[in-house]
Amino acid sequence: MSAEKLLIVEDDPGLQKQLKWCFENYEVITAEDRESALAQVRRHEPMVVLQDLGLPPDPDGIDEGMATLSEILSAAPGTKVIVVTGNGDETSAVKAVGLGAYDFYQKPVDTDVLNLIVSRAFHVAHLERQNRELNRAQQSPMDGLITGSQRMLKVTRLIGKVAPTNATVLLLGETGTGKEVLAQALHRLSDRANGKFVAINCAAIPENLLESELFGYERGAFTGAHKQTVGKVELADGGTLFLDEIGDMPMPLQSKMLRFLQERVMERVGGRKEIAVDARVICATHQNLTDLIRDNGFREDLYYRVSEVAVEIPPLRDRDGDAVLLARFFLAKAAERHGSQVRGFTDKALAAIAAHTWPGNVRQMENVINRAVIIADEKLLDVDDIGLDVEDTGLPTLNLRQVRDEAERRAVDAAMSHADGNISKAAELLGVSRPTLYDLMKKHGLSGS
Ligand SMILES: Nc1ncnc2c1ncn2[C@@H]1O[C@H](COP(=O)(O)OP(=O)(O)OP(=O)(O)O)[C@@H](O)[C@H]1O
Repeated sequence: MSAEKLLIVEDDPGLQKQLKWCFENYEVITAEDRESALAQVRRHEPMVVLQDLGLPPDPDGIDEGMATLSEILSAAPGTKVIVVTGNGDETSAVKAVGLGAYDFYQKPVDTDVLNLIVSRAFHVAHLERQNRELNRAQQSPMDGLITGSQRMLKVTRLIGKVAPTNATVLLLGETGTGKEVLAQALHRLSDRANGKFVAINCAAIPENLLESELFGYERGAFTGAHKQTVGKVELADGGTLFLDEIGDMPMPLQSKMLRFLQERVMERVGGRKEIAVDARVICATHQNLTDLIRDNGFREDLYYRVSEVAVEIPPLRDRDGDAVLLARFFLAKAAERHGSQVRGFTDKALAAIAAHTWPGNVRQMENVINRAVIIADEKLLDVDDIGLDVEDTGLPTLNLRQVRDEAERRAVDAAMSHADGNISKAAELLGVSRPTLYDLMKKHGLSGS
């Protein structure tokens, strides 16, 4: 597996070699002066840097070393830089820490101690990164919904808008895209939040049982109906009824549901009394209801009733940056749940996650990462652990322009989400002017709202 990257900035070739041996558990990158150090930081983005303070052209002073430290930290502020100073030179060490160095170490080198400091620095860097990711996730407009993609944020804004109304909402999206998560969010954001959220999956219940599950039954309504039983619709009184996979509802039941939606009354199976129920209805399906209507599998009038507001949920592969964001989120969650030492992904694994098409969407991702965390032997999950083949991802077939274009689109999308749609802020984050950002958004078909 590819290991964590450690950059060693040291101008003495002998010491550089010795340090390289001492850190063979890491992927060691080396540099011998300020310029090469910065080039390596930009290229490899190491989490930890071990840097000599005496660098050419000032190998006996500290000025060049301090300048290198400052520039590394301004290029990559999250980097943990450990400075190595001459024996007894505590003043310089303290000055370096004041400038933002993570820690210092005095020569001569004791490889065991240095290994310990470096390993602790990686640990802290990982924790900080995880923390940043989770903070970002928690800023998500809806609890339990992790996203940074513009398309999903648009969906969440729409959900926020329709939540306080009583409109019947139809959530459309592939399996595992988070339809139920969004339905729950809609309920929580509505005036019915104190009422119940009652979910029923129309595809999971045998046709002959679905009616009594939904509407309940009176005693003696059918063989085995020993006592009066309340159905899901009645249970949702004062709250929200979530009808998942509405496309799988049998035709006769569709008529009964239509009546309920029109008149807000229902009868239990075997009952004659009309019961008024005040439930807000949210439906979801992965099917194309228009096709079903054409094939006489779904009532057109019911379709119009349930789709007062229809919300299309994009599949995971169309949510820029979300695959990696979710993978890190599920890794942290699974590691905590299973008390695992796993703390991140290799670069290759992240590239494979980003490029995979995830046909089972977020649910598939959660399962894959959970399983990988359970079986992993190393601290970083690699492509083999997550069972994704880099060859399958399409990565090698991309040409450089495509890769650059894709990276540019992701950066613009990420900056826009980070800036909450504020163009000036996003332009500043990207280091471009507002007109340039407008051009980039136009080029990549990203909208500013
Ligand atoms: N954006 C998200 N952030 C975090 N977890 C999510 C997100 N979207 C979905 N999940 C999780 O993924 C799993 C599947 O989500 P959910 O059940 O809402 O999908 P669904 O579209 O209703 O699936 P289906 O069509 O199969 O019923 C759940 O465990 C859910 O908590």
